[in-house]
Amino acid sequence: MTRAFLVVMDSVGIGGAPDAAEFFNDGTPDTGANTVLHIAEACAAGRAEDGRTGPLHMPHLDRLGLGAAVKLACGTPAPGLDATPQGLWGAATEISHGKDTPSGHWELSGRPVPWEWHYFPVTVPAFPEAVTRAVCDLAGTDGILGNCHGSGTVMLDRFGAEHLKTGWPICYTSADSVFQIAAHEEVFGLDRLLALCEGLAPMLHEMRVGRVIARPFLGSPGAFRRTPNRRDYAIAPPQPILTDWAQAAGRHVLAIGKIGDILSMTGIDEVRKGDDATLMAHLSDAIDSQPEGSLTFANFVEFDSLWGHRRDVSGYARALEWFDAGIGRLLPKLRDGDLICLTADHGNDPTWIGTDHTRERVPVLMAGRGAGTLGQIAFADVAAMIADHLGIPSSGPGRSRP
Ligand SMILES: O=P(O)(O)O[C@H]1O[C@H](CO)[C@@H](O)[C@H]1O
Ligand SMILES: [Mn+2]
Ligand SMILES: [Mn+2]
Repeated sequence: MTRAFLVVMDSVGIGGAPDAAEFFNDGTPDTGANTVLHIAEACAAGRAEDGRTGPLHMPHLDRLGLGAAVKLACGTPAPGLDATPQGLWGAATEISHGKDTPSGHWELSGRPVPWEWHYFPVTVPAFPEAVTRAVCDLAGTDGILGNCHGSGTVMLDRFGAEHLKTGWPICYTSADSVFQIAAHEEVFGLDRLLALCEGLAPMLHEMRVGRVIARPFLGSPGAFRRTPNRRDYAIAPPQPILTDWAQAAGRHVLAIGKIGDILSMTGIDEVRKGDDATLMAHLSDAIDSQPEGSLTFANFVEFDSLWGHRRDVSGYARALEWFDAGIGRLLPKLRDGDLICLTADHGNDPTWIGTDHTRERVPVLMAGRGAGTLGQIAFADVAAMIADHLGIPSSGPGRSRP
């Protein structure tokens, strides 16, 4: 028997997406966006010196093939990432018409998104009257705040104080198919916010809006901070996907981080959550204790939520270096027959204009399946390869290789 660990580094893209011109940040196409390359270039040029220093240091992922994958994806070598790969490595291209987390994860799980997402217009108000009314009815308020596109932390700066006065929920969206509601955990109430989002989700899913996201926060004006109690209410993915295949074959499926939310708990037996440091401990424990034949599917979100959307290059570089060191400690613990696959769901280039995700290819780095290159592959091939490794039947467009 064998085990598989599929680890998504949220937003760690490597550029080169052939359809990047069809995706935008503040009206500018994503052509040329490249999360890892641009961070590595900034580090090498001394432009990412906050809390860290020098060239981007990711020896473990680079040895698996990260630098080689960047070069394959976009044609440009990333400074500091020049190791000769010892893992099985490639660059994956997404076909779903979305550069968000569900699109990426579903396609990595074997199913490209089979429908067009609904996006809200870049207008004020951004939301149709019926949606605003539904929020007011569910929340018991006379109105909502925001009703526009925005970045979460900026939304708190703009509307947090008014929220404390009026009690009205702060509603906003982004370039993704999302409806986000920020509310103060103590003043508005966490349970009330979660009930509001859960109650609203069916209406928005009906409209093909991918997710309703609860964004609770604490603190007072000038010092608001978001809490880890974020909750995503996502449309159920097209099925069956990798987790269904594993469950149907009687395998234990462990979700680490927000995978359970992203997949609407499809095919998942057990969930472990926390901040990324806690998730690294969960992943370590999973390597120590998950049963033979099991699938562990993890998402590390802080690259994206703390640094990518905030366009913080030093912060993103620190997160990459922290993650690399953590994975470096886990790799020696893998047993014979274990496969670990490190990949990503989209890009979020912190050097780019705007605050939204960027359309990019992603790295696929594997240990436990020999050495060599996978070349250019599809997102869905990741699921097919994991299924192949676990020895379980798969379906959908993905193809196992080599
Ligand atoms: O700016 P914040 O609130 O972090 O929101 C971001 O998080 C959403 C979901 O990941 C994205 O669509 C983007 O809008
Ligand atoms: Mn994501
Ligand atoms: Mn994001």
